[in-house]
Amino acid sequence: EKSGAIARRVMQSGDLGIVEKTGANDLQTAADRLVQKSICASLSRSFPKLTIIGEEDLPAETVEEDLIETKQAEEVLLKPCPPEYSSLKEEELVVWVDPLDGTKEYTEGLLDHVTVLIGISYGGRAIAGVINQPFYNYQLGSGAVLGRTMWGVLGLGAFGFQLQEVPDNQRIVTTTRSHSNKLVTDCVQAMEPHKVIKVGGAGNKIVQLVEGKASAYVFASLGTKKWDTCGPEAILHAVGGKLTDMHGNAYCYDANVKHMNSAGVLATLRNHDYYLSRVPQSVKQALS
Ligand SMILES: Nc1ncnc2c1ncn2[C@@H]1O[C@H](COP(=O)(O)O)[C@@H](O)[C@H]1OP(=O)(O)O
Ligand SMILES: [Mg+2]
Ligand SMILES: [Mg+2]
Ligand SMILES: [Mg+2]
Repeated sequence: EKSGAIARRVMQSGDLGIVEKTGANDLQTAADRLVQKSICASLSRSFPKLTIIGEEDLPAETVEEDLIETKQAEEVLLKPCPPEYSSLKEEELVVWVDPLDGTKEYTEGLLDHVTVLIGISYGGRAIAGVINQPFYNYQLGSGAVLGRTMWGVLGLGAFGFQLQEVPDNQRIVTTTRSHSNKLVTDCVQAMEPHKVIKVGGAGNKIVQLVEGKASAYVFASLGTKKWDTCGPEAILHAVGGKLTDMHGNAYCYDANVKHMNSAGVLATLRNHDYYLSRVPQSVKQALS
C-alpha cells in the first residue's frame, strides 16, 4: 500500500524521471526506483535474513526514513499460517520484487495496467504473493479512493478481490500490447480465441484471469522475468489456476535461478491443458 502511494505521488508530481534501460520498451522511472528502495529496505530491516531480489539495478545508498514501512497488515495477521509453512526459516525464503509492473504503460498514462508485485518463494516454488494496483478506481474521477491490494498464500487462499470465471467456455486471451512479435501473435491465434485483449503488465493480466475478464494469458516470448511472475503465480495457484512456460513446465524461483523467463508465459484459471495443447510446434522450438 505504501508502494501504491509512492507510485501515485510520483505521477502527480508530473516528473516521472524516465530512464531507458535496454531500449524504448524497457523503461525505469522515479516510481520504480523509489518503490524498490521502499520495499527492499523495509523488508530487510524487519527480516534481515531474507534473500530479496528486485528488478532495478540501484546504487547502494542510504534510504530516506520516510520510505521505510514498519507496520504490519492486521487483515493478514488474522489468518492462520498453513501448517506446511509454519516452521519455515527466514533464510530459506526468497522475495522477488517488481516495484512497478507495466512501467511502459505508466509512462503513457494507462494507469489501470500498473501493479506493484511481491512474490515469496520457498524451495524454488512461489508460495505467496501480493499484487497492488495503485490506480484501481481511477476512472471514477476525482474523489474516488484509489488503489487496492490482492494477496494470496498457497494452502490458504487469495484475498482482496472476488474470484470470477469467464462464462460459457469463452476463450478470451489476454496478451502483451508493447512487447509483441509474429510468434507472439501466431501463438495467440492458435488458441482459437473468441476475443483477444492487449494490455500491459504481467500482474495486470493475472488480475484479469482471477476476475473473469480473461481465460488465458498467452505470451510466447522471452521478456518477463522472475519478479514479473512469482507473486502473480502464487495468487493464481492459491485459487486453483496454473502458470507455466510454453512447454507446460513450472518456473523455479530459487535465489540463483536466471532472471529471464526464456520459454514464455502461459497462465490460466481453468483448462490449462487445452491451451497447452494448442501451442504451435514453431513456438516450442523457438522458446527453449
Ligand atoms: N522485452 C521486454 N523488456 C523489458 N521488460 C519486459 C519485456 N517483456 C516483458 N517485460 C516485462 O513484463 C511485463 C509484462 O509484459 P507485457 O506488458 O509486454 O505483457 C512488462 O510490463 C515488463 O515489466 P516491467 O514493466 O516491470 O518492466
Ligand atoms: Mg522493467
Ligand atoms: Mg514487470
Ligand atoms: Mg517493473
